[in-house]
Amino acid sequence: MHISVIGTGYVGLVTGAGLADFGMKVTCVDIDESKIKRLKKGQIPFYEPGLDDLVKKNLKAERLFFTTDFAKTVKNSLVIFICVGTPPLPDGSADLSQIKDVALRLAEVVDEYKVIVTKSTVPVGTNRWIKDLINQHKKTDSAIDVISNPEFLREGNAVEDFMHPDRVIIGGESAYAIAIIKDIYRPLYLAETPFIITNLETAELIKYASNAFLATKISFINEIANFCEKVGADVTVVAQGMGLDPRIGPKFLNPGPGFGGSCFPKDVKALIHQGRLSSSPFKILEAVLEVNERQKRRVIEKLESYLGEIKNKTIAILGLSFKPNTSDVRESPALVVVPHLLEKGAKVRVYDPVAMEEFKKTVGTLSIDYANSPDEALKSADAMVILTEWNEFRFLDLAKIKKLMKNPVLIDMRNIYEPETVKKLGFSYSGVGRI
Ligand SMILES: NC(=O)C1=CN([C@@H]2O[C@H](COP(=O)(O)OP(=O)(O)OC[C@H]3O[C@@H](n4cnc5c(N)ncnc54)[C@H](O)[C@@H]3O)[C@@H](O)[C@H]2O)C=CC1
Ligand SMILES: O=C(O)[C@H]1O[C@H](OP(=O)(O)OP(=O)(O)OC[C@H]2O[C@@H](n3ccc(=O)[nH]c3=O)[C@H](O)[C@@H]2O)[C@H](O)[C@@H](O)[C@@H]1O
Repeated sequence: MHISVIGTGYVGLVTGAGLADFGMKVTCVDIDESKIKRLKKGQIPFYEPGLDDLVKKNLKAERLFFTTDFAKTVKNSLVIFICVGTPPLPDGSADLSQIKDVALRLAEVVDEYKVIVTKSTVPVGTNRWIKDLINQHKKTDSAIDVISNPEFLREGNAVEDFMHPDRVIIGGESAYAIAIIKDIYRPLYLAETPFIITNLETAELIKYASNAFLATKISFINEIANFCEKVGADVTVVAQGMGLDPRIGPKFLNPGPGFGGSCFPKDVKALIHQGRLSSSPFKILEAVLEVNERQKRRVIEKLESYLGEIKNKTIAILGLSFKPNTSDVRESPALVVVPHLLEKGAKVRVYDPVAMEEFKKTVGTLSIDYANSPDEALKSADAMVILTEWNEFRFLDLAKIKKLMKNPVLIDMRNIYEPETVKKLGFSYSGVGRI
């Protein structure tokens, strides 16, 4: 069976390479010519552990192909996975222009039965709209079916998540199309991965409800952490104690500088927007976003509590990506913290093992020093702030760093150090939710 994957972002590339690895012939299409040129040589445009090898292996096996030729690829495929972006618009709603563009291009070229599968995260009702749009504009009377098959991979762990998902969600109306998609995922089915077969709207909402719930868990623990600081409790032990209750679970209870990334903020906003339109407001989710914005600014409060005025102080920021093992800086807390420090007149030095280029591209001409190592960032600094829990930050030689820094202040927004150990070395230390 030949498959097309439209869009070569995280989801498109992992889906394309993953399905090729299941034994399918997969062609990935993008409108970005330079990206496709590089992908043909096996060059991945972002950092994602394991993806490089998976793409190269399947390119070599001639199961995975890259092209900009949309029409030819779609004509040769029975199944088309839509994996384009659905970024937020200023009002919080999802921008469906990439989806609409793909649907209209599909309408131009479908000339026999096709199964159109939406992997992009799209508001409830979008798959039905896609089907209507294609049917209204198609040039032949060939039938199409539309399937909602949301993706749950995490950046930094994307290949593993695709190959071993917790569940596969298939929403649709045609038993025939559902059977085709189930067959594509046969290796997962055989590995006893739970499959949920449901209608389009339910499948679409499972995705939003999952991301919104996880974001809620994070804002909840961030508020508990802030309270811990007031009353002298240790949030890491509170979270451990809560997490042992299987109804709560231990995961996603790590406080930090606020959640970021291309999905939680945008998906929570989009669900809030859709709730408002449907007169079914999501009060909890509005608070989740508000708490998250406040959390990003906690860094500044902590710095001011140690340094007084930040003006002319040198602040070393370790970690720019929104989480470790990715070069993605979309909605990263660093994008709020760094400009805020600059506004307050601080000198900012930053270091990240892989996200410096992306950060530079995103912030443009801000006056920031980009260091080549943690030591270079920390030399003569008045404070260090850990924003991302990269493994290399867990094993810093703090005794040496204390001598390098002008002022040994450590603001550990990921709680990767033990407060007592760090304080014994002579640092002023502040984690999140433990003093
Ligand atoms: N990034 C992630 O970890 C996850 C993302 N998602 C969802 O998956 C979708 C895609 O996300 P990303 O992969 O991060 O997207 P992205 O924005 O990084 O990449 C989208 C790609 O689609 C291409 N594209 C746009 N219009 C096109 C067209 N008409 N024809 C062909 N290619 C076109 C763009 O050039 C770009 O390469 C979004 O809806 C997102 O919410 C879901 C789960 C995880
Ligand atoms: O829809 C999506 O795109 C994806 O969104 C998230 O994946 P991702 O954004 O890659 O990263 P996460 O590991 O979920 O982390 C998101 C943010 O929450 C923060 N976080 C996470 C967990 C935690 O305990 N505390 C915390 O602050 C992270 O630092 C990061 O900024 C979901 O985990 C995926 O299941 C989903 O497919």
